Amino acid sequence: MAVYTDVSPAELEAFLAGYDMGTLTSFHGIAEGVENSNFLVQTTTGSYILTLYEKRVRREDLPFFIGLMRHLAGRGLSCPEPVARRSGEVLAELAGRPAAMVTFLPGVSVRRPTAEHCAELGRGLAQLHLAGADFAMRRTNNLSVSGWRPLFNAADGQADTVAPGLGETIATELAALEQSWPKGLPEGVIHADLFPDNAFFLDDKLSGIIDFYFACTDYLAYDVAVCLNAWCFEPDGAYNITKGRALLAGYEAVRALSDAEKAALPRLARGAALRFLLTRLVDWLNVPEGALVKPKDPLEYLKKLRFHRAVDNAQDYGLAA
Ligand SMILES: Nc1ncnc2c1ncn2[C@@H]1O[C@H](COP(=O)(O)OP(=O)(O)OP(=O)(O)O)[C@@H](O)[C@H]1O
Ligand SMILES: N[C@@H](CCO)C(=O)O
Repeated sequence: MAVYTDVSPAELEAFLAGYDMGTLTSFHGIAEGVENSNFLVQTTTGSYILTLYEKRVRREDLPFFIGLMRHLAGRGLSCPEPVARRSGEVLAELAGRPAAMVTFLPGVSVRRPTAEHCAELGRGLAQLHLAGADFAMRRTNNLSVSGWRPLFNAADGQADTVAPGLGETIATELAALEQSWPKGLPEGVIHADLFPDNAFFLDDKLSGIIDFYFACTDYLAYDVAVCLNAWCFEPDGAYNITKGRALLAGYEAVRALSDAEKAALPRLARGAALRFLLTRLVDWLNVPEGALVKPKDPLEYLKKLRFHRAVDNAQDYGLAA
């Protein structure tokens, strides 16, 4: 349940008086999501999402996230658009938290994506990359290769309590990727967490992309690798090459991958699998007492990592030769 901070109707009405968005008709907390507190707010002018930024989002990163959503929406990408207050500011404070209002996007996320959804997603991801090309701000990806060892250290030798031998597997993989992480690939704005719960569809067409709070500047092909991991595996752990082919063809219909990006894809996919394995492992080992949020399974990403270790050619993901 992602409402960590309560907001009273009176507080919200006073907050909304700073905007040109009519008067409050209803609001309620949104259960999905784990990072921030989100509310669906309805006013006489329409529907909006109010986000209160909780502690995992660093305050100094907020101008990047807000600026990026505004930039991408301005380039025609369907993503939440921050709404400015009468003062011109987008960030404000509510209930002791930094807060912003963004536009509501219609659509639903899909739990079991089909190849058609994967093709749509691939196109949308490439459009995001092109729309972000002239965004002036930068944000280092603190969850890329140099951030993985600190995460592993934070698991503090407890990996084997989750699965026997897991600590050794991660140590070996981490050392290998630190040695061989690709260099010099095309970079730009990446979403970095474009999982099925962050993409909306209407009539099986991609209608919106949300949750830009891991977005950063990194290799564009790394974002493709994150999506192959998140969209193209079946619940039993098998890679679905039909979905992979659809996602990659969708992406390349909008932005062609360079030879260097294609060659790097297996290694980027290993890195992406390790990144989610590590963050999930740390969360798994640190579930707060009484928490209502169910941690995500780290071992799902161990299986994916094993799959990628056996791949040495991007064609094995379904990339057109
Ligand atoms: N602009 C939007 N339009 C419509 N619904 C939205 C919008 N933004 C967020 N939501 C709803 O709120 C939920 C949580 O949003 P979001 O994923 O951004 O939260 P989070 O706490 O940052 O989550 P996560 O755990 O995925 O990092 C979404 O699943 C969606 O239902
Ligand atoms: N998408 C992440 C959760 C944080 O956004 C995961 O599945 O591990």
